[in-house]
Amino acid sequence: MQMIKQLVKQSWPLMLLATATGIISGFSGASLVKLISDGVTSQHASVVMAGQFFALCAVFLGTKLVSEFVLMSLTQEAVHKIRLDLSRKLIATPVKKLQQLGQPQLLAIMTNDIATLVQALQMLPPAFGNLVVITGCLAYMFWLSWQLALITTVSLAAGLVAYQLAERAPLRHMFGLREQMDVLYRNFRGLIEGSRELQLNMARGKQFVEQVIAPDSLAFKTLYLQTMRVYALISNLNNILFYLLIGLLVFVVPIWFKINAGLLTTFVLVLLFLMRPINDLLYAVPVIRQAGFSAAKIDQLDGALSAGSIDLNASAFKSPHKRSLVLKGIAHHYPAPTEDRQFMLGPVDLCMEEGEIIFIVGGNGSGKTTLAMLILGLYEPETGEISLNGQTVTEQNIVEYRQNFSAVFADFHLFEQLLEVDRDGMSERAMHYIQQLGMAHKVSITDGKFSTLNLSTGQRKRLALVSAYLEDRPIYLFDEWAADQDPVFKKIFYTELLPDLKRRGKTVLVITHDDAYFPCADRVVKLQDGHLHSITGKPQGVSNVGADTQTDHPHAASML
Ligand SMILES: Nc1ncnc2c1ncn2[C@@H]1O[C@H](COP(=O)(O)OP(=O)(O)OP(=O)(O)O)[C@@H](O)[C@H]1O
Repeated sequence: MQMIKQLVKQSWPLMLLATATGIISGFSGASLVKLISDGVTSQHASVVMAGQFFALCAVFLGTKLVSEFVLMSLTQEAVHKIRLDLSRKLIATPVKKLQQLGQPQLLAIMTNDIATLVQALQMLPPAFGNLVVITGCLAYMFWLSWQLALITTVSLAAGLVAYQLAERAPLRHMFGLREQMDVLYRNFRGLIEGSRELQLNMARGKQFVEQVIAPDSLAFKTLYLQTMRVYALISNLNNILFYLLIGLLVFVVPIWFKINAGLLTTFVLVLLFLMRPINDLLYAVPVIRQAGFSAAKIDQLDGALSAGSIDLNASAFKSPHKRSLVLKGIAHHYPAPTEDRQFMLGPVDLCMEEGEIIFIVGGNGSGKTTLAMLILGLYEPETGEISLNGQTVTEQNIVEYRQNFSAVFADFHLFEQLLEVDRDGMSERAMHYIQQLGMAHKVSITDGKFSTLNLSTGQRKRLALVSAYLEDRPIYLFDEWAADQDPVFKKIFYTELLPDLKRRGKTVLVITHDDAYFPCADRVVKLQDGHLHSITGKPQGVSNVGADTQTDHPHAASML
């Protein structure tokens, strides 16, 4: 895996330390076996031997621990780096691309695959230690008797080749297992997100569990058993191979050669000692294989995501003149091969100025949100261009361009943490806005976080508005913000918040269906089937707007 290779390259002194201590521990393990067999076979075990034995135990323990600790921190560092790297890349990847990759797949990789990789990486240090012990023991065996050691090595090698051949079939299933995991994640997402609907209609819930989840889960189980049964079988056959090898050495080989009984005992002792490290290694193989597929998925995602830096050129798009945001002939379509007619937005021409409030209106599916995504720079137009303060938006400056906006989407996400809480009394300002939006009895700011997010949708949307306000960006976009608000806050939003933003020179785009408040806009832009059909200027009589709603809110006159 690319990132792990890179880490090994960067941390080679530590790798060297881990390898050296691993090798020492392996040889001290093998020497322990030698000492034990010497002690067992010699008539007079000496005090020196006892001293050597305890000293070797200490060296074995110490070096094994150092080797495993170092490898453990290296592998965990690798995982930590992968997590951060993927997270950084995720926020730098175009939203469209993320939508194509799909939320369940992204979640499966960020959680399941990384966890599988962690599990395998945790096995690597002991696996490496075992490998060294096995090598040390084999070297000791060659030192004792090259003939017996050769028989042992050839038998072990034959076992290894047989293992690899037998492993081919389950290895093929392993790939299917990983793919099936994506299907399960998609189902679980439906189950969790649709839990209310499923509970209301138990027939549908039963159908979802029995006819969607059950067959997919069963397919996973069948494939898993097919795969792991073969692994269990070949691991146990390899175990038996060990006993067969011992039987060969004890009962068959002495028929051909004359072997010293002490030598044979030592060999058998070493072989019995080797059983555990070899078994552990075999047990680690399927986990490491699974991790191979997970690593491939992580690599695949890593390749699909954009390399991105979070450092921005703060001066980009700054201009001493009045702000202007211009859309010139921008168009966008969604590839939807299954639909009768593809939706096409545009070409759209629109010019927005500093201190201007523009309402974007239109029926469901007319393209309002799509247009908003284009304006925000979250979708890239297929044709036409966008310019801000006379500077054209390009692939190179689109990240800086986005930093001019603050948005509350219709399906907004409310972050618990506030940004830069300690800057310029941010916390106090946040509390001020919370109070003004009638939320002070419910929420406070603790340790730079909202004290609770367990609120109604409308209340959480008010907090999302507080976050947007604190960002203090030049251009604001609200997608159906007022839709979940009661009449009092609806009125405050249109008649006080928006004018306040306007006064502060912000450009404000509001996607809305509230025709009673259309007069609050400087311009109303109407979208119909992806086309801008009518643009109206500010109607007269703005001051009477929202007269249908009585405001008794105590702060209504002193908003923000
Ligand atoms: N991710 C997508 N993939 C394919 N088609 C999409 C996608 N998102 C939206 N569409 C299509 O684009 C059209 C415009 O959608 P959009 O969300 O922009 O409409 P809208 O005016 O915001 O609607 P609403 O008022 O219901 O929110 C719709 O016909 C929809 O089918």
